[in-house]
Amino acid sequence: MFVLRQCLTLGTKSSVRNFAAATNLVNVKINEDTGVVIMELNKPPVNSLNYELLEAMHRTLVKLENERCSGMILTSSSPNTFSAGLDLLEMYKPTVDKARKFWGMLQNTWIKLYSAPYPTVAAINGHSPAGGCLLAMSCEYRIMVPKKKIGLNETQLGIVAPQWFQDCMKNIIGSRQAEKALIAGTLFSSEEAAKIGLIDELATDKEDLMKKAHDFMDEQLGLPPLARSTVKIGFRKDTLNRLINSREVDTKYFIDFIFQPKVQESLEMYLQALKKK
Ligand SMILES: CCCC/C=C/CC(=O)SCCNC(=O)CCNC(=O)[C@H](O)C(C)(C)COP(=O)(O)OP(=O)(O)OC[C@H]1O[C@@H](n2cnc3c(N)ncnc32)[C@H](O)[C@@H]1OP(=O)(O)O
Repeated sequence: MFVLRQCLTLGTKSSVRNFAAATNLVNVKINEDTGVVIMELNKPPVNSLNYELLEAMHRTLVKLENERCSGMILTSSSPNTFSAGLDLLEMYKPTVDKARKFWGMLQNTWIKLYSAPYPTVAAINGHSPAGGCLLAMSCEYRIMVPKKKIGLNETQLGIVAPQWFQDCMKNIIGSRQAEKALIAGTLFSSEEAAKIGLIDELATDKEDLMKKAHDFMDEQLGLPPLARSTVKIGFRKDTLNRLINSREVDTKYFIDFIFQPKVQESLEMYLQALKKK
């Protein structure tokens, strides 16, 4: 039974409620017995990652780390989509300041999630393209419901997945598979993703998804936490440091890239196509 934990925060029971109400963009529930948190993205209809959602996630991740949460399951409240990736409206005709702020918050959120010392599982309850796939890949373990799509499809939109997105994929499915998938901008079905190891397990439905996520978490909680997190960070540090040491360059690349007229045209066409669906 999940309840809001009084000692997290997250602070007292009422401050947990305030925290949730202040943003409403992520629901945070904690199991008082195990300290495992379920973080549910809650920005209907498709959890597109705008500045506000990223900021809410980042704030939550900082608190979870400070309060020594024992594990985190990342999922979404949407019936069909885990996350539609970056909010295209953040990249379409922004001001430079807005684009810079947005990208900085994406970097912050990814760094916190990728380096979380506690075990992390993505319970992928729906489609997970582009930035949605990045979130899933940043967790340690991925379980997905059937017949949905996941992948880094940026190329198909006329944009390029940043190096750190690419690194995450390479770390999971290997260089050759990642190169092919990234060049083509492949969106894999859940079943294909399981075959190539982009996801670790297929679930039959949402209930089975959460059961499997808890099973993985239970296994992890049986391991000595310091040894566990030291090995995790050892594996991830090169990928993390590559971004941490070049954040400004990465931001400049993003801004220079999206302000190109051709890129703005592609984004406009893509947004129109999504609206016409
Ligand atoms: C150097 C540059 C690096 C840039 C890196 C970028 C990484 C990214 O993450 S780019 C974003 C890529 N995302 C996508 O390609 C996904 C686009 N969305 C979809 O394919 C579908 O929406 C879906 C499969 C996720 C869900 O399909 P469903 O049929 O359930 O919903 P829709 O009717 O398509 O959408 C509902 C609603 O939401 C709007 N929307 C969808 N995705 C986005 C998005 N990423 N950003 C902003 N808005 C989005 C869509 O237009 C609909 O809006 P309306 O209800 O107003 O029509």
